[in-house]
Amino acid sequence: MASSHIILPPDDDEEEQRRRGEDEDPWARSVLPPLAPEQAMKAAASPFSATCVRISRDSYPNLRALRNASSVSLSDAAYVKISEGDFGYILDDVPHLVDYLPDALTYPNPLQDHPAYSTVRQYFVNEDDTVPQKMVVQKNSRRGVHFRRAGPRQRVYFESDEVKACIVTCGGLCPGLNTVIRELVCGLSHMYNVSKIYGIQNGYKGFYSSNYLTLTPKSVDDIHKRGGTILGTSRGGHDTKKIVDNIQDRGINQVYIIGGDGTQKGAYEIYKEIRKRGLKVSVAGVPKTIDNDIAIIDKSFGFDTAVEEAQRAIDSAHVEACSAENGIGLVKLMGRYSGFIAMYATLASRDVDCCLVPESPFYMDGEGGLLQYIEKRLKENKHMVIVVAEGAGQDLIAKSLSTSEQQDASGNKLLLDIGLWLTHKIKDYFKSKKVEMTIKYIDPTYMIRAIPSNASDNVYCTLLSHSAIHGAMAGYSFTVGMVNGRHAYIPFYRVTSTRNKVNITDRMWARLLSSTNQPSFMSLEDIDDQARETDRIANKPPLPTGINHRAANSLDQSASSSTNGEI
Ligand SMILES: Nc1ncnc2c1ncn2[C@@H]1O[C@H](COP(=O)(O)OP(=O)(O)OP(=O)(O)O)[C@@H](O)[C@H]1O
Ligand SMILES: O=P(O)(O)OC[C@H]1O[C@](O)(CO)[C@@H](O)[C@@H]1O
Ligand SMILES: [Mg+2]
Repeated sequence: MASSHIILPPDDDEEEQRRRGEDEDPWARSVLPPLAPEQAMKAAASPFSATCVRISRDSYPNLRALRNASSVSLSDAAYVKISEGDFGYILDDVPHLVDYLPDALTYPNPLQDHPAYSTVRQYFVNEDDTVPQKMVVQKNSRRGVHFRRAGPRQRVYFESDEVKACIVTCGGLCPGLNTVIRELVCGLSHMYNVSKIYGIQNGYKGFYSSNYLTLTPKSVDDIHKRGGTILGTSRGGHDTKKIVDNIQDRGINQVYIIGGDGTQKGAYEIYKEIRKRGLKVSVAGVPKTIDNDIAIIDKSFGFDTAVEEAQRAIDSAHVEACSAENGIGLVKLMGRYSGFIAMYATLASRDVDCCLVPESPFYMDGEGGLLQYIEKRLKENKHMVIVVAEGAGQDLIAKSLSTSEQQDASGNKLLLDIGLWLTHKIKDYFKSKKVEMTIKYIDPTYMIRAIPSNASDNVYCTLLSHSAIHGAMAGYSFTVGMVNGRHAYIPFYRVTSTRNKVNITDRMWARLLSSTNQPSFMSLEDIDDQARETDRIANKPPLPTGINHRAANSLDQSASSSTNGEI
């Protein structure tokens, strides 16, 4: 299968576009800096070739759809590497060293002589293996978008003693950071005999402002039992030029970057600069976010641990609520733009009567509002538990407090305390009605993200780290992640161009509503609007006017607008 950096619409498509008076699509014409002719010949002969192909009229709508779905910007388009196969198969590939270093040498993978791994039949991944982005298909579905499967390759692009690897952690804390650091160090050392591994201190700024720490399997031996990150982390401080200057000066050739959406954007910038300078360096992103808001991947590491720990806070809130007359327990959980922790913690607990997330707007007063629901629930049950994600209801607080928006060092909006605000609002409401009640507000957010990862997250972190190492050794640059249960190498632009959000028009949110019995706070028109928006992002054809989401769903039982694995 040929792969392509250059995506050109077929001539007749252009003709047709012109006839129809449509603008030419500039994205389709974007090109990478051209290789010299003899380099292009070599690159074309490589299995990771960066050759120019013309794509068929059939697949062009697919590529356009891919672009629309993932909001690829024009500047990103130059780095997009897409190829097509039969029946609408598309490979959204990750960059490789030979894209710009066609003379790069390969070596046999040292794992073939490793006493543990050499016994495994078919240990190496077939170079053509890919992982589908969408699992649920119908008989006549196109095969759709795929990502390159992660795993060890038969040949690698680095000799063991040539590797100089570094690891950095950025953004907020998350359970499992230390496990990933440990497994990167131990994996590089034990699987690939790499001995030069460095830790960058306190996030991106540590590349140019701190000493690099030497990491060995011994020095990281028991760090997975501790929360936080032994390397330190920070927000802000990303200076691409200074970072790459230091990578270049110190001869680093594998960069492992652990962090959330902002961090992966930073990793992409670093990759682009490395490529511009023609350096033989692999960049491997390991996505980290307690909010589980990274696009494409099934789930981020530490998320299970966070949901489990949140149960302890919800249990305490329940005990407090049950032990008072008209008792309310209110728990705030993390989730800046995405309410996954709140949703899963609610679904797991079964004691929660109301869950508020940023994706589902709500209102306080009047018919169908939150206060009316609380009053009703207290009448029925004499107690209630509310879980609120920190990003929920920010518009309501901003309106009532009229504060100016503030940002952290990375440019993220600083949130106002929804838990505290709700506590006051609820108290005031019952006071005005002369109803006795007690509310206890629990904010366990930093306690949740500071703990070590649980057993299942530890295994997940280990596998992610190993996949990252195999990919970097094989010369790829990517974000690693699990897609439909399989590890894959995902292009940076795919994980940074959208954010994973709770889909309030899919079955998971419906399950939550039916378990809490809370109102949806939405009109049927709102629900249709949300569904249309979700379908637009998922690049599904718009519903015909006059057909609402519920009607369409009953026509098409298999319809799923979920971004990550609705069951
Ligand atoms: N668009 C960007 N380009 C380059 N670097 C960025 C970009 N956005 C953020 N960064 C850098 O990435 C690092 C982490 O970003 P941020 O603080 O937003 O955390 P995050 O990785 O998104 O993790 P979290 O899940 O905690 O939000 C910071 O050092 C920041 O400077
Ligand atoms: O207080 P900090 O360290 O900026 O982190 C808070 C943010 O970090 C996150 O946990 C994401 O990592 C968000 O949920 C939260 O808003
Ligand atoms: Mg972020």
